[in-house]
Amino acid sequence: MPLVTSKELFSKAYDGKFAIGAFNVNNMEIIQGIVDAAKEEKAPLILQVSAGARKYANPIYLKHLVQAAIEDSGLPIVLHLDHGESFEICKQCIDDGFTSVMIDASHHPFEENIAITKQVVEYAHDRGVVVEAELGRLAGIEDAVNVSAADAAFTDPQQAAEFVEKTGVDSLAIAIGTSHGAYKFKGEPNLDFERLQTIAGLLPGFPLVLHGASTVLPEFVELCNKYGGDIPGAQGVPEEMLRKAASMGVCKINIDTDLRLAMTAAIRKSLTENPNNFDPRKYLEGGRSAIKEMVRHKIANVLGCNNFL
Ligand SMILES: O=C(CO)COP(=O)(O)O
Ligand SMILES: O=C[C@H](O)COP(=O)(O)O
Ligand SMILES: [Zn+2]
Ligand SMILES: [Zn+2]
Repeated sequence: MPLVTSKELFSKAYDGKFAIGAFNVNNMEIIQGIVDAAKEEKAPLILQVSAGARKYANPIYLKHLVQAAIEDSGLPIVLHLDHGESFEICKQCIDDGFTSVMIDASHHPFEENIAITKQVVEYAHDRGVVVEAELGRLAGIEDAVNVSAADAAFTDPQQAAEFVEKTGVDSLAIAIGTSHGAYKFKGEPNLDFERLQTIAGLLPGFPLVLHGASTVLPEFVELCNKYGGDIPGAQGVPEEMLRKAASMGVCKINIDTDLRLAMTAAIRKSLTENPNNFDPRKYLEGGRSAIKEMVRHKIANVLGCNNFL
């Protein structure tokens, strides 16, 4: 099974009212935990690489780790660039064998976002690669961009329809109240489902993408805090809201923070409980297993892309 694009996956997800999980990858244990989970749940995967991940792990290592995951698992896997900030980085990834890229020009004015996205779409489509773009701004921290709550702006539905038509993009990330990181809501969690419904209504059959969609699972926050961590007040998107979004045209759900929390909680616990251990394999193994169980739960109970193959 080679790398695949998300075209067919999204069309099945759209019709079946479920979502494909897009998980951020940064090292071998994270990739293995996610892929082992998908293998057991018979689920397709989008493995996505941010600029930060490329800087941390070296792009060539990540690419070959994902190739190894495909060879080992036989799963349909999309290798996706997350939040590509320029045509140049998208081009680099396309030339390097990625099957999907995100151009995130959402911080530019509307017409400029269209022009940059269009340029990426033309280059990508000529090479059989699909493109995700973003319209509207999420609050929170993305790579080099820290968007304050005041600068965040929800996606305008009419603009979304115009954007898709003018760019020919394959999927679109929208802002309806989610944000990156572990602190998504101050009070009660709340997403603008009315806006989502309007956008989906104007773009029938078109796959939408939800960024900042981690649930910030309380069990992991509690474990982190119990074993020496200090992350009070963390809160994510409730699972019920993700299920609802998946039934309304959201075909790709992005998860990074939940991976980070699961791994950190397990490692903190292992190091605290085994003060004599200095073999990294012992605590990394715990981190990998925690990721695997968390991702299995997401796939089977939240995203609904299990038993897909
Ligand atoms: O959107 C994301 C990656 O692009 C990740 O979102 P979270 O921070 O909610 O996991
Ligand atoms: O969108 C943000 C992702 O969680 C990636 O985060 P990162 O830039 O720290 O790798
Ligand atoms: Zn963005
Ligand atoms: Zn994102």
